[in-house]
Amino acid sequence: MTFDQQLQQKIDLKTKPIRALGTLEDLAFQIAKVQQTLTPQLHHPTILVYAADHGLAKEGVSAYPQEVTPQMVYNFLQGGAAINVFCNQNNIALKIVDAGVNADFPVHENLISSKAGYGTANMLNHKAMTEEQLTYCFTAAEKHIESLVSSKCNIVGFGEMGIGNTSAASLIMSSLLDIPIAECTGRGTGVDDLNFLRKQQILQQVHANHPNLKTPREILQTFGGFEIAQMCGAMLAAHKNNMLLMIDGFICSSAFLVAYHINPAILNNAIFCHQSDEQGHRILLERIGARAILNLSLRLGEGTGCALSYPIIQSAVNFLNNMASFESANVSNK
Ligand SMILES: Cc1cc2ncn([C@H]3O[C@H](COP(=O)(O)O)[C@@H](O)[C@H]3O)c2cc1C
Ligand SMILES: O=C(O)c1cccnc1
Repeated sequence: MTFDQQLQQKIDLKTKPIRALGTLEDLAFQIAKVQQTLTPQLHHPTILVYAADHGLAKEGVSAYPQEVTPQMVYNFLQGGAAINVFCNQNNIALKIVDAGVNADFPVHENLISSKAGYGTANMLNHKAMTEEQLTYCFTAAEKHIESLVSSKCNIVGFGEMGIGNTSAASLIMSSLLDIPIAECTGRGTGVDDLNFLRKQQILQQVHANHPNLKTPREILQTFGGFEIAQMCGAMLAAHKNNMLLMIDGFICSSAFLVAYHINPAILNNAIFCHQSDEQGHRILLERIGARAILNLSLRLGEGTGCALSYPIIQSAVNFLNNMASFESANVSNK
């Protein structure tokens, strides 16, 4: 029997009708296959929240001002954000990464300083970042993952904070998947009808001002925020270390999309935690053949979808390891 057959048999012989644990069975199969063991384990779950500012925010593409990015970083460090609450609830370690916020922060045990700049350039007229900044993002992100590996973490979630970053995510998605901007653009933090129209027009303009982008790297350099670039680099590094990746909402998925175009095998390690209400996320997931665990109409980011779905991921591992089989429990199979 192949490993996959043994694993499927182990799942099928648990005391339940075939497929009765639905998505949990898929998760158990995926996790055991990544770890190449019939008894997978989750160690030191950690969420990295990448924060950065966006030059395009000056164009009024968000319902909130750019200052909210550093203010939310302080909130994360003080333990007051949604992601803090859900991580505490589920015993998930949380680290905040300053990937390029337009402010300086004091040293803090939960803050990783990884600044690629004080916000990206305004991509209406410039590439968001230089090649050097993109390279820095990838190199720095590898170090974040190395540090998690040395603390024996084998499952990492990604979250983000950056006013204006739904715009960056929409542009990346539209370019990589060749889908019109309008289908990839949502209301983000909740822009009203008039500003939603303006947001779409600005994004069309940005798109038109950067023709002939060829590689995923070039697309990331042109539209990406520093937080999106560092998430992308960290995802690639986490995959290289055979970790499980928890992917959050729309923005996190746009970083994943770039990583996937660089190395499609990363899909094997990725768990899509929730389907965001942000327009475009459903289509993005569909296009890569992914199904999210939760659909709670969230549109927050920060990694909240990862923190909320972690107990379900744990349940998948626990049923595989701890549930009785028909034989061990003396239950008739058929
Ligand atoms: C208080 C607050 C907390 C947040 N936490 C995450 N986001 C989310 O909203 C932002 C993206 O939406 P847009 O592209 O419309 O700016 C990101 O920072 C994202 O993480 C927040 C936004 C706000 C206002
Ligand atoms: O899905 C997301 O990641 C998202 C949606 C809206 C605002 N911030 C994040």
